[in-house]
Formats: sequence, C-alpha cells, structure tokens
Amino acid sequence: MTKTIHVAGAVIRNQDGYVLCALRSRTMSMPGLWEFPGGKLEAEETAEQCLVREIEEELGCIIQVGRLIADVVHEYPTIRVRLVTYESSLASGTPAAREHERLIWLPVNRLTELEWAPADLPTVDALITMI
Ligand SMILES: Nc1nc2c([nH]c(=O)n2[C@H]2C[C@H](O)[C@@H](COP(=O)(O)OP(=O)(O)OP(=O)(O)O)O2)c(=O)[nH]1
Repeated sequence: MTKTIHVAGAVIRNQDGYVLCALRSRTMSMPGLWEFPGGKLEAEETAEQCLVREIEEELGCIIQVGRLIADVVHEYPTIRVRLVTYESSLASGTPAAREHERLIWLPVNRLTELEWAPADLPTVDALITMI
C-alpha cells in the first residue's frame, strides 16, 4: 500500500487580498508546477507549526496561520499526498524565493491562469467560491 505523505500549504494573503503563489524549481519534485508554499509535517507537529517552520525556511518570513481551507488526499502516480491548506498572513518579513523558482502575488480570480500541482486544485476552487 502506498504511504500517505502529509503536507501543509499556506495560502498567504497580502493586504489587497492577493495570494502568494510559488513555482516549484528544477531541484524540487514536480518542477514547473505552482503550489502553496509549505512542506511535509514532521512527527508530533501540528499543521500550523509545520507551516510557520517551513515558511521561515523557504521564504524567510514569519506567518500567522488562520483557518483551514481544504483537506484533500490526492493520488499521484507514485505517491499519495494529503494536503491541508490554511489561510495565512504575514506577521513579519517579506517572502523571498530561497528554494522556489519564482513567487508571484495574484488576485483570487486569476489563480486559474497558473498550472497548479493537482492536489492544490480543490484549494483554488475553494478560494474562488469564497470571493
Ligand atoms: N509544499 C507543497 N507541496 C505540495 C503542494 N501540492 C502538492 O502536491 N505538494 C506535494 C509536492 C511534494 O511531493 C510534497 C511536499 O513535499 P515538500 O514540499 O517537502 O517538497 P520536496 O521538494 O521536499 O519533496 P521531495 O522532493 O523531498 O519529495 O507534496 C503544495 O501546495 N505545497
């Protein structure tokens, strides 16, 4: 049976309500797809703790984590990912692409212009429904 990887993603919004979108780089798995920055949960860690840790490592800023947006399981060809996404806002610092290829801020109604990692599509749909 395929192991399930538990991953958390942050939907970071700025003061205009724009969402931070991160492009996975060539050194990452699934290069060239857009995602909500975050990563794998460590043992004994909550999704909120994971997100604060991962975003500090990957983007060099501190976020405040809010409510759950989506909790989905997606079957990729070789792995199964459980992705939980959370509303977040910046508490301090400015996001920088330390590991990602690129970061962009987009209004929710333009999110569908990007090619997202398939597990992220329910989150994109949920954000659009909330507009
Ligand atoms: N961080 C993040 N990962 C996502 C998203 N959607 C999605 O399918 N994933 C997948 C990609 C990876 O297989 C896994 C997250 O692992 P990670 O962020 O630690 O990525 P990684 O490059 O270290 O993964 P790996 O190469 O070590 O397997 O979940 C998302 O929105 N954010």
